[in-house]
Parts: sequence; C-alpha cells; structure tokens
Amino acid sequence: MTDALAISGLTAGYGRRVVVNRLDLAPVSPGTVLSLLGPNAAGKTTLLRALAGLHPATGSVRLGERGLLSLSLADHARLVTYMPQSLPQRVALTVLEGVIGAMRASAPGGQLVPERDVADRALSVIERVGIGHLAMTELSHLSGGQRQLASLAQALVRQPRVLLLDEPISALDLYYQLRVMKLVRELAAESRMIVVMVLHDLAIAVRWSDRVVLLADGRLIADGTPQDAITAAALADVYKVAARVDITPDGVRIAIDDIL
Ligand SMILES: Nc1ncnc2c1ncn2[C@@H]1O[C@H](COP(=O)(O)OP(=O)(O)OP(=O)(O)O)[C@@H](O)[C@H]1O
Repeated sequence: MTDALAISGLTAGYGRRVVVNRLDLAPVSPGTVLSLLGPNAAGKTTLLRALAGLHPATGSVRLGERGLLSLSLADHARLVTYMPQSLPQRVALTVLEGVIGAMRASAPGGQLVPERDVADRALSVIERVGIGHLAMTELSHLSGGQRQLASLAQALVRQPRVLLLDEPISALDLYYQLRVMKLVRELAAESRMIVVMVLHDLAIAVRWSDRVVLLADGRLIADGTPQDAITAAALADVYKVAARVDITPDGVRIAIDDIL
C-alpha cells in the first residue's frame, strides 16, 4: 500500500517519432502531489497515457515491486486511473450513474464495494467534489466545468494507488480550481495516493504541489520542490519567457514580464 512510483528510461512516441525520450524520474513517494508542467506539445499527455498503460512505451515504470508496463490493462486499471483532458460525457447517464459505472468498472482499491454501499460511496465522492446538487443531472446537460468535475468524481471513486490527471482544472472557475486542488491534496494525504497532474498554471502548481517536474521536448528540465524547480532560468529555458521568481515566507511569487 505504500509503494513508490519509479520511472526509468521511459520512451514513447507515435510511429518513428519519439515524444518522451528515455525519461528517468526519481521515485515518487506515496502521498505526493506532483505537477507536470511544460509547453504545448512537450509530451505531457503522452507521458500520462504511457503511465496509464494506454499508450505503448518502453523502459520501466514500477510501483513498488510491480512492473506496470507488463500488466494487463485490467490489472493496470486497478492501480492507476487516468483522467483525460477531453471529456466526452455525451451520454444519457446522470452524474451519479456515471460515478457508479466507474466504480463497477474497476473495484475501488482492488476491493468490490458491497451493492448496498455503492450509491452511498458514489454520492459521497460527488459531494466531496462539490457537485452534490448535480447528482441526478444528465452528463450531457452539464457545462464544461461541471463535466470536468463529474469526470474527476469518476476518477476519484476508483481509489487508485496512482491518479493521473490531465489538466483537471482547465475548465474550472477560481472557486472550483482551489476546491479541487485542496481535495486532491487531502485525498493524497489521507490514502497515500500518488497524484501526477498536468497543469499550465504555475501559481497553482507552486502553491499546491509537493513536487514539480518541468518537461520540454519529452525531456526532464527540472524536478524538485516548487522552490527548487521553478526558477527564472528554468522558465526562460522551458517557456521562453522573462520571469521574476521570488521565494517569500508564504511560498513562491512569480511575475512573467515578457516573452523572450
Ligand atoms: N495521436 C497522435 N499522433 C501523432 N502525433 C501525436 C499524437 N498525439 C500527440 N502527438 C504529438 O506528440 C507531441 C506531444 O503531444 P502531447 O499531447 O503529449 O503534448 P502535451 O505536452 O500534452 O501538450 P499540450 O500542453 O498542448 O496538451 C506533439 O508534437 C503532438 O503533435
């Protein structure tokens, strides 16, 4: 239950094009919230999909003693849940039915939920995400942000050891951005789940992550605490922007002044 996630020599791409290039990542401890940042097309989604077993990859991804790349998709899905960036959800199911479906598709934490508890478990996740009032609403009737929250509830109810979130707050207003980041941190601490999330918002990543990884051209540029990873030099290198990064007693303050 307390296995670290370790990545070494991970390579993935499309046809002959290599997008993630022999990536090594120091072990990610249980309970860590790791933000993956980098420019468009850096390979972030490809990396997440490879970690989820949804995209072919070579190299090694280990969760404790288990080699994830050789697991069947079903075994992989019991340990790792991936929430994609685009959210189809154009289906005639309610939010509650969607979450129940996700729970049935993969026994949460590897254990079947007794039938009498299924709806209660699903509702409590929906409420924690902050959309209890939408439980009986059809997914196809939701706004973009509401759909993103419903997808998050579907991912969380599976109680994976590793949760991979691809831009989980991109459609959310400020209130829900913070609510989701706080919830993800709480859940990681409570259940020792490892969270790897792609974010574009530096300020949010710095405020809410234990660890930040900067990726560019499928290669690791920086990896460490937000204070260590987010430096003016790293932002210039990765994003081609002139930035000022101040470490204050309250955290890290970032000002982006111009593009280079
Ligand atoms: N299905 C595909 N077929 C071919 N090339 C692809 C495919 N999907 C992604 N790519 C290419 O792989 C590279 C990395 O894409 P990826 O989606 O992993 O980037 P990303 O870092 O998640 O970007 P963004 O921040 O824009 O979402 C890009 O150059 C992209 O064009």
